[in-house]
Amino acid sequence: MSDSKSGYMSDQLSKPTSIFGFRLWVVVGVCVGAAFVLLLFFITLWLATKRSKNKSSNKSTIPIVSKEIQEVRVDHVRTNNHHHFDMVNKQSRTQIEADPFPEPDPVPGIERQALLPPPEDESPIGYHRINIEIGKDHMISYPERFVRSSSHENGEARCVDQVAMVVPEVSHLGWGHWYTLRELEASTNGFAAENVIGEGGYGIVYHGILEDNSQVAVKNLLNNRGQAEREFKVEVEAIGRVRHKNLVRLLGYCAEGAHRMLVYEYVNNGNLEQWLHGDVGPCSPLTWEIRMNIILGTAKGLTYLHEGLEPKVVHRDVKSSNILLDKQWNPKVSDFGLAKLIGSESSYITTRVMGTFGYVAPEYASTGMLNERSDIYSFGILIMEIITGRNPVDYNRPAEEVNLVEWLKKMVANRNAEGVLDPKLPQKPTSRAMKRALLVALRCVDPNAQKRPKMGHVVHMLEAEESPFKDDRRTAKDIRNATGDTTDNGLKEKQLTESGDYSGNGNGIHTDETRWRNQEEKLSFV
Ligand SMILES: Nc1ncnc2c1ncn2[C@@H]1O[C@H](COP(=O)(O)OP(=O)(O)OP(=O)(O)O)[C@@H](O)[C@H]1O
Repeated sequence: MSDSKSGYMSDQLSKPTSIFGFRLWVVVGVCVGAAFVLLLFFITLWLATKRSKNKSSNKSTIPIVSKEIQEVRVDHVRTNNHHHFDMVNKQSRTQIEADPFPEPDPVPGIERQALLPPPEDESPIGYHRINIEIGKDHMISYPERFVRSSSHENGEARCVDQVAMVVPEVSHLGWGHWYTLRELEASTNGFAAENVIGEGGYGIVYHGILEDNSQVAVKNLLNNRGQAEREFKVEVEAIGRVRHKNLVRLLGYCAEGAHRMLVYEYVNNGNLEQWLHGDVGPCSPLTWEIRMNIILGTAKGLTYLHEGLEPKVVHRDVKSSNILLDKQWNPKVSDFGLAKLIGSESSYITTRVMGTFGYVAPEYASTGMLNERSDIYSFGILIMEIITGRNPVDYNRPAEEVNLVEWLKKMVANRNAEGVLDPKLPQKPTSRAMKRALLVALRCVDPNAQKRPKMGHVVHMLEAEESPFKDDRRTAKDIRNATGDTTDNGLKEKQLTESGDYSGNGNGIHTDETRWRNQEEKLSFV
């Protein structure tokens, strides 16, 4: 019976059909195969749409930063209540390694959520501790608080960790505010294009208004093959604790995931480069007095970096676009991204010369030898730029005028010092004032780095009124006031010598007096 049934089936399947005379089993086989392929196709299509939907819902308004910047370590700490949370929180400020519940180091770059196994005890509040190495000897740490919400589905308890809020904390460095990404995003309208105030080699700068209505400048560091991370570390270390009225103050920072941002006080009147070389019409608003005030303020800021801190800070990129101005034309030196911390009396040899074309000291460019005297050279170029309104290197000028230093030296040698003045100056200065400024500039760009005056001495020379020597025997307090130092810096302040020379070495004000007097006399013949 079954034999006859199967014989009947195979007869039927072997019958030719009307489709090209194919047998029925061939047609059925092809149909089943086609249905299977179609099914596979639809499944792939569905998966692809689901993925792209996920991607677009995750899209943030923050500019993409490469994941090359990674957290160094994330510890998972469990705590039972707010009180405990605060306690551990305080503890971590002073004693980072005292982690009561240490976890093995995770693989860097793994998503934070994935680093957190479901806890055995169901405490409602916990935090992730994130440690980031800053420089050689420092580590900053901050806790990120999260709330666990439990959902019960099909009788099974599932634990979902949600980062509910990020609690800013004073860092291990003991200064500054740890801003959350959300906070900075809100302050800059989601990092809107309209909020962009500048763009440098290391990132975009946004104007932001914080919740308390204070204005800030937020520099979102791009990750340029590790350069952004280096800049972040250097900048945080170098100026984190520095307070000076002529230095742009770093208020805090944000380091969340791969994002690195620096938050500065906002300086509201653009940068010096814009005012010197921008379109200001035939008459510049920068009078001679304003220009001298900018030079003096900048010199005071640099003096503080070179001579008031230990280790000293060499800026490495002194130039007009790094001098920010407020509405009263007070200068503030910014952009310490290239700064180098150097122990006193020492130099640093670098294989990568950094800085800006036209401002870099010859010995630094040719040998990589870096100390504060390279900043002094750049400062001399800056004075020349301010007096003349010319760029340090300008290929739009005749060949003999392309290089500002060479041209200016030639003009002075040809007794045409007045010819170097910016034609946009509303009023010419007195001959004596002009010569003094020129002399300081020329001394700062001395090809022999050892002959350049120290920054504190430059301040002294610029401040001297009728006689540059009438007030040489100033006290340490006077110098401190003169440089506008409002103290409260974290780096150790140096002891000042009685003469007011920060350096305390033989190259002080008194030994230089005669040289300065002679030079000024020489210049008076020009
Ligand atoms: N604190 C601030 N307040 C107001 N404007 C700022 C502030 N910091 C920077 N800016 C503006 O953003 C611009 C870019 O600054 P940034 O320091 O990133 O680059 P830069 O110095 O111009 O270039 P680079 O870093 O490549 O040498 C500045 O020239 C300035 O106009």
